[in-house]
Amino acid sequence: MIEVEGLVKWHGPIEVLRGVDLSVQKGEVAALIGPSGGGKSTFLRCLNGLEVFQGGCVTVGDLRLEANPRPADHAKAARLVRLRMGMVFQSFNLFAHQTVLANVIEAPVHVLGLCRDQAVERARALLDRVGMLGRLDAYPRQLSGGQQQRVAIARALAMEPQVMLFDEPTSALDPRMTAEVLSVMTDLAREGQTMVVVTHAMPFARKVAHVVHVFGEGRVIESGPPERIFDDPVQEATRTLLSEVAAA
Ligand SMILES: Nc1ncnc2c1ncn2[C@@H]1O[C@H](COP(=O)(O)OP(=O)(O)OP(=O)(O)O)[C@@H](O)[C@H]1O
Repeated sequence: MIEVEGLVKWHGPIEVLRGVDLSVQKGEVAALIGPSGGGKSTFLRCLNGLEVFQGGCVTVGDLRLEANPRPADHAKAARLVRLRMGMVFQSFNLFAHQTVLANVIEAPVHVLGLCRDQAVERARALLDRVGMLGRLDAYPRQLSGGQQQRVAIARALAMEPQVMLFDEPTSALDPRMTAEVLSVMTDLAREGQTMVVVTHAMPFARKVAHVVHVFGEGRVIESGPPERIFDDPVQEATRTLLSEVAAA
């Protein structure tokens, strides 16, 4: 479903991604782990065209993002890719001046052209699924971080994406709210949603991911099923990462 070949990304003078190859199959949950600054978030942003890159390519089904695109070509390709990918950020990014319901129906109405009634029906079903049906008229500032993140997940799902990207969705949350959000994500994974998750939540990666990719210094240094990565890592850098996480 997603094929990334030789992805190279520079931020000014820093080569943040140094030739990343990675593929994600339909229905797969891929966890991206690694030390801070290893390039995981940048990688995710290249996948859905939020960042342009200088080498390699990203293929999503029959769509392709190329290196060094002309701005107009990139805008067109990224718009199409983003229709297939929902993204959930660490900082929720809800529209502050809109209610929960308005947040979730915004894109289906204005981007997909759904009529309001259809969009509301879809939004209610999704908000029910994430346990937020009782807060349709609340504004983001009236919600906890965990509640906001669950609304953000419903908002992304409302576009019926083929792939969901999560960029450290629980790192701004306390343990109770983290558990609420991870439970929603676990249900999604069990329902067969294709997901790429940047996370520091190792128990979640171990329990839910099908494949774990370990990032380090702009490369994927090791990939494999969670049991292998967590119990028998091949790379010294992976062992160091896991022992640092365990000690934290
Ligand atoms: N917009 C930007 N401009 C300049 N440098 C950037 C930008 N975004 C990221 N970087 C740099 O790119 C490198 C990789 O950052 P990135 O956020 O992708 O890493 P990460 O693995 O997701 O880290 P973390 O786990 O801390 O979020 C870092 O050195 C960071 O400072």
